[in-house]
Amino acid sequence: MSRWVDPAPFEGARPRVPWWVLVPGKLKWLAAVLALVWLLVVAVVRLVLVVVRYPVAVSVPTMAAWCSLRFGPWPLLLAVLAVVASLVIWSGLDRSSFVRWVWLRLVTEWRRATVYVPRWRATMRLGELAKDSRGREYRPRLRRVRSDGWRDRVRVRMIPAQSAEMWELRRDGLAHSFGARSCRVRVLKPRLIELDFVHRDPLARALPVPPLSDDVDGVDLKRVVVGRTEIGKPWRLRLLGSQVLVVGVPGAGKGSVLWSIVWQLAPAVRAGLVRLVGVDPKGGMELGQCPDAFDRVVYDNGPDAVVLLEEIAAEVKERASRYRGVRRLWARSGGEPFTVLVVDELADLIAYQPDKQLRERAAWAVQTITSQGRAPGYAVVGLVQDPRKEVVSFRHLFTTRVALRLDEPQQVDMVLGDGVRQRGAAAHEISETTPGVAWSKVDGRREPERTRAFHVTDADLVELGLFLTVDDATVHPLPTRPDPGDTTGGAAA
Ligand SMILES: Nc1ncnc2c1ncn2[C@@H]1O[C@H](COP(=O)(O)OP(=O)(O)OP(=O)(O)O)[C@@H](O)[C@H]1O
Repeated sequence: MSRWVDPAPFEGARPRVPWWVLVPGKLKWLAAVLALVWLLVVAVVRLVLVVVRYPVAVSVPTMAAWCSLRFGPWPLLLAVLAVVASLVIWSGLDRSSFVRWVWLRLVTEWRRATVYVPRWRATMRLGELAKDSRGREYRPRLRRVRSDGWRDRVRVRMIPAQSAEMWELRRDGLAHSFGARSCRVRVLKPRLIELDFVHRDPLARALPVPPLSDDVDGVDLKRVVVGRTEIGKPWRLRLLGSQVLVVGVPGAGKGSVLWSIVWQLAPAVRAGLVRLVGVDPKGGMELGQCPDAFDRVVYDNGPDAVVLLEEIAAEVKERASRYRGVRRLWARSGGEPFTVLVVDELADLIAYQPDKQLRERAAWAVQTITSQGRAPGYAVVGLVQDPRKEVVSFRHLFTTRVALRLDEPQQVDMVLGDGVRQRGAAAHEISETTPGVAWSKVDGRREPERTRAFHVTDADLVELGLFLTVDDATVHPLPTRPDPGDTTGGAAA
C-alpha cells in the first residue's frame, strides 16, 4: 500500500541574500547613479575647499607641471627666474606688502606642512583631546592656519562634548608640542576655537612717546593713541563717550597709560579745549609728577577730594540738563571744554576711606560722573591696583577696561568681565619685564586687544610740563641765513 510519508524537515542554514538583491532592477540603477553623483559632488566640494584654503600650494605646482608637460623644462625655468627676480624687486621696493602677501603666506604653508599636519594626530591623542567611542575615533579637526611671523593662528573644530576649558588646561603641552613659547585659546564661535601659538612677543620692547605736537586739530577724543597693539596698529582709547578703567598690580605700568593719555591730549589742554582734573590719594606720587597738566588736582582721599568730585558731578548734571533736547553728545563747537577726571587710586576713595559718609559721597559722585558724563563731555580715567568687590561693582560703568599685569586669573575676569579671558586675555600671564603691556576690552567689541602703552619717562614729563606752561616751549626757529646784500649781517632779523 502506498502511503504518504512526510519528508524530514530541512536542517541546513537558509541562504541569506543581501536586501538590495530583492530591490527591483530599475531602482538599483537609479540608486547607483545617485550614489555616484553624491560622491562626485563631495569630491568637487573638497577639491574647491583645498584650492580656496591653499591657493598658492595648489596653483603653483599645478601650473608648473602643466607648463613643463606642454612646453618642456626651459620656459618653466625662465618663468621661475622671472618670478624670483620680481619678488626680489618687490621686496626691495615695498617690504611690508611683500612680507604680508608673499613671505607670511609661504611661512604659513611651510609651518602647516612641517609642524601642524605631521604632529596633529599624535598630539591630539597623547594630549587626550581625541576620544574613542564604539570603535570610532573623534579627533579635533585642524582647520585654517595663518602665520603672522611672531605667532601662528590655528583654527580647530572641536569634537562634540568638548569645551575651550579642556584646551586651556593643555595650553602648555600644546605649546611644547608645536614648538611655540606659549599658546592662547580663543573661542570664535560654538565648536570653533583658535589657538595662538606665540613664538615671540612683538611688544617686548618699550615704545618711546611720539614727539609732542602743536596740532590741536590732530587730537581726536574718540581715538586717543596711547601705544601700540600687538598686531602693530595704534592703540586707540576712546574718551569722548566712554569711561576708562585701568587696573594693574603695583609696577604694572598704570602710570604709563595715564601719562600717554595726557601726552596726547596736551595740545588740546594747552588750547583750553580739554580740561584735566585729578585726584591722587597717594599724596601726589603720580599726578604730582606733572601738576601743570591739571586745571585742578587734590592729593588725598579726604573731604577735599570728595568735594571736588561732587563739584564735577554737579557740573555734569547742570550741563546735561542744558544739553537735553539740544545736542546728544559734546562737540567742540559748543565752546565748553571737554573734561577728563583722572583718579589715580579709585579704591582709596570708594573702598579704603575709613569714613563711611565720605566713602558713600565719593561713590555717589563717581557713579554720577561715569553714568551721566558721556553726553555732556566728561570722561573718567580711573586707575586701580586691587580689583576688589567694591571697585568691581563699578566696572559696568566703564565702557573701556584695561587690565595690565594682574596676579590671578579670577582678577582678570573681575576686570574684563566673564568670558574675556577665555578669548585669550591672559592678563595674569603678562611678564614683569614688560610693564605697560595690557589687555584692553571695549564694550560692544567682542575681541580683547593686547597692547602696550608708550613709555613716558621722567624727562618726558619735564618736557610735557614745559610744553603746557611755556608758550614757545617747542618752537625754536633757526636763525635766518644773512642776505648777501644785507650789510647789517642780518642782525635786525
Ligand atoms: N609702557 C612702559 N614701557 C616701559 N616701561 C614702563 C612702561 N610703563 C611703566 N614702565 C616702567 O615700569 C615701572 C613701574 O611703572 P609705574 O610706576 O607706571 O607702574 P604703576 O602701575 O603706576 O605702579 P604703582 O601702582 O606703584 O604706581 C617704572 O620703572 C616704569 O619706568
